[in-house]
Amino acid sequence: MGRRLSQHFLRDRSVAEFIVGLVPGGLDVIEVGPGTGALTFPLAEKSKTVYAIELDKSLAEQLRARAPPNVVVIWGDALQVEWPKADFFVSNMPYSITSPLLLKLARHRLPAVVTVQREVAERMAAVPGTEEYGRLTVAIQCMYEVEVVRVLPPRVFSPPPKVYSAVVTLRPKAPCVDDFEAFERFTAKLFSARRKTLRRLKLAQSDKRVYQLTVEEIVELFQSSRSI
Ligand SMILES: C[S@@+](CC[C@H](N)C(=O)[O-])C[C@H]1O[C@@H](n2cnc3c(N)ncnc32)[C@H](O)[C@@H]1O
Repeated sequence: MGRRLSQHFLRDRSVAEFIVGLVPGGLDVIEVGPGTGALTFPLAEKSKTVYAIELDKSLAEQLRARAPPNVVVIWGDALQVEWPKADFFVSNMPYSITSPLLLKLARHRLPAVVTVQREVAERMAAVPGTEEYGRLTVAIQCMYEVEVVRVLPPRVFSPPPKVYSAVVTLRPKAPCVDDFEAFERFTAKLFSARRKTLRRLKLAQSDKRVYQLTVEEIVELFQSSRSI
């Protein structure tokens, strides 16, 4: 159960304060996976409303009983439930669902502060031509300016996860395409052949390989694939 739900609770108050300090005050905020409320309580103090989406029923009930009135606890799977209208997104993400959760976040294009495995943070911020650069990078960088602001050692969580984590800020920018979902399908297919050249894939007369393409070059390929 603990593994599937990725339950690692923040036990270092100064880290919670650091993360919540990155969230502007007075907003409606979605928090995914509030757990025992390490972020929820300080967030509630500075926010208009916190919509806390928690899958673990008993944690959701305990939080509902203890939280101040501006916290709305939603018991459910953050991938399945419709997100309430909000201005900002915060999550110490359940690591078992990081990628689909980040993709759902990108579709909403909410400004965000997320804690993810360090390796995922590296993929989000990656540059073309590296091992880390891939479908997730392109989806996130299509929508956001990405900044890895702090690396967290396992000991700040209880129980400690096996990996280091990182706090990442996501600032929305003009989307790189109009139809993000079609773009996502295109990049998923493209990166399934990440080491192939464009010539080999019959996409262009170029020996550049998929993982070497910038986001702008991928957008150009996407647009020309749609105009055929
Ligand atoms: C890494 S813990 C973070 C807990 C808390 N925010 C903290 O920092 O101490 C992840 C939380 O997400 C919850 N969770 C796991 N899968 C979820 C899902 N699909 N939807 C919503 N919450 C989920 C877990 O029950 C757990 O409370």
